[in-house]
Amino acid sequence: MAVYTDISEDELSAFLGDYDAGRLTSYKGIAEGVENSNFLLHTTEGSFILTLYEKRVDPADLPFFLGLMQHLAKNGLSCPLPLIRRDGGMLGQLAGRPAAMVTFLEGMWPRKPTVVHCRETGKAIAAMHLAGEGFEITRRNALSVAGWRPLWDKSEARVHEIDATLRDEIPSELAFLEANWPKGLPAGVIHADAFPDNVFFLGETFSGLIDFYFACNDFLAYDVAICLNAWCFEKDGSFNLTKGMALLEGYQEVRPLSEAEAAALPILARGSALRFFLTRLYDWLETPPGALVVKKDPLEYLRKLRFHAHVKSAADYGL
Ligand SMILES: Nc1ncnc2c1ncn2[C@@H]1O[C@H](COP(=O)(O)OP(=O)(O)OP(=O)(O)O)[C@@H](O)[C@H]1O
Ligand SMILES: N[C@@H](CCO)C(=O)O
Repeated sequence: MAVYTDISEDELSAFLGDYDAGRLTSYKGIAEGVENSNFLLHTTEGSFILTLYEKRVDPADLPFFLGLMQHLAKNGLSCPLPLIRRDGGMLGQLAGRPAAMVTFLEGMWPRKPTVVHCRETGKAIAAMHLAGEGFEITRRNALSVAGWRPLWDKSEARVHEIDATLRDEIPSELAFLEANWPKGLPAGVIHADAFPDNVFFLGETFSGLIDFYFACNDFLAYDVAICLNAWCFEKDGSFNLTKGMALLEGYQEVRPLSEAEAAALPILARGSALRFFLTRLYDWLETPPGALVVKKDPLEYLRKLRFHAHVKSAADYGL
């Protein structure tokens, strides 16, 4: 579920009064998502998404996230556009939480990603990288290589609940990645969480990117590596080379990778697999039994990590 904070019709109507977005006709909570409370609103002017930012989002980051969506939309990327309030800002308060409204995006995320979805996602991520140029606010990636060891330290004592051999394997992965992490690759604003549930399509036609709440400044090729992990493995754990090829071709149609970026893909993909393993492991161990959120399987990312550790070059991903 992702409605942590309930709102009343009266509160919501008062909140809407701060916008030029019409009068409320109906609203409902959206069950999907785990980070924030989201509501779908219908007003006399159209449909909107209202997000109440919950405790995992640092309010200091909100100008970056909202400003980024505005910058990307202005530069032609299809993504939610934050609505401007009568006071000129994008952020308000509702039920004691920071809150913002964005435009509603038509489409659905693909439950069974196809080769075409992978190609379109490659193109969309490259388009986002280009559209992000010139965005003036920056946000460090707290979940890049320097952030992984502290995350591991929080879970290490209980990792045997999942697999006791990880006590040795993960520290040696961390040491390898810390010693070999690339330097000086082309950098910019990345999405950092472009999983299938954050990429909308109408059929197989890309309709928009959502959920920029992990976006940050980092190597552009790291975003490509995240997508290879999120889009190109099958349920049985095998890497689908045709999907990898399509995703990379789609990306390069819009923004060609440099030789250095291509050479770094295996280590970036390995690091990205460790990143999602570690956040999922933390959530797995910390989420109380009976909580309504669906926990994501850390072992899926452990298998991906092991796959990347044996990759020789980006040709193994279809480049
Ligand atoms: N602009 C939008 N247009 C249409 N639907 C949206 C929009 N923004 C969010 N949604 C819907 O709300 C759901 C949850 O949104 P989102 O993924 O941003 O939630 P979250 O809790 O912040 O994220 P996470 O995926 O990290 O748990 C989406 O799956 C989608 O159905
Ligand atoms: N996409 C992340 C969750 C954070 O949005 C994962 O699958 O682990």
